[in-house]
Amino acid sequence: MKIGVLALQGAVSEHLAQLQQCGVTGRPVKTPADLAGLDGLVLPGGESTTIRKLLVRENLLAPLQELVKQGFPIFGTCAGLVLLAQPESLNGIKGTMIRNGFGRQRESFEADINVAGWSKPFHGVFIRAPYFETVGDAAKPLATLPDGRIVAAVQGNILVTAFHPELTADHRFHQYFIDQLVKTAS
Ligand SMILES: NC(=O)CC[C@H](N)C(=O)O
Repeated sequence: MKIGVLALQGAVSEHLAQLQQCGVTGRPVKTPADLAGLDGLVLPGGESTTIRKLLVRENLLAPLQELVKQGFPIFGTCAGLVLLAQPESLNGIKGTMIRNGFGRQRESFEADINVAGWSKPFHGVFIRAPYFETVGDAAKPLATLPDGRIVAAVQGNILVTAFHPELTADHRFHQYFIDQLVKTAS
């Protein structure tokens, strides 16, 4: 199994390390040719407007839009969630998404969050994070803050978290992506 990590900006090596923890070799993706032979793709955090510009410049936006249409497994964290939720970007998950949704005072914070079906909470690291107010009928919220903001969700083969699992030692989200999305798709 090969999983790519979009390597235009953001915490690329941390995602590669998490995949390694799951026993999977990751490959940095910088060009359309790097997508060949992959079974799944991770979109790291960073700044979604910058990543989008780089995707256009590197001729990666159209190939990624095509992969989304084909139901290819993609896991987006933070800015990756933003790109997957924007209809004009990757259009991979429907919902009302609020960018930088926690405002200035809570630009960055950490919170233990409960994930549907998991016995132990997951430590969420939020950095200028987005959230979903609501998700579409085809999407399923996986984690919701006590105030109702949706911070992890899945729609078909698209998994998104508003927080950064790659910045913790806990690789359960990467494992979930591999077991529930990548393995069932390939
Ligand atoms: N840590 C992050 O990925 C921040 C995301 C950023 N605020 C955006 O909207 O793109």
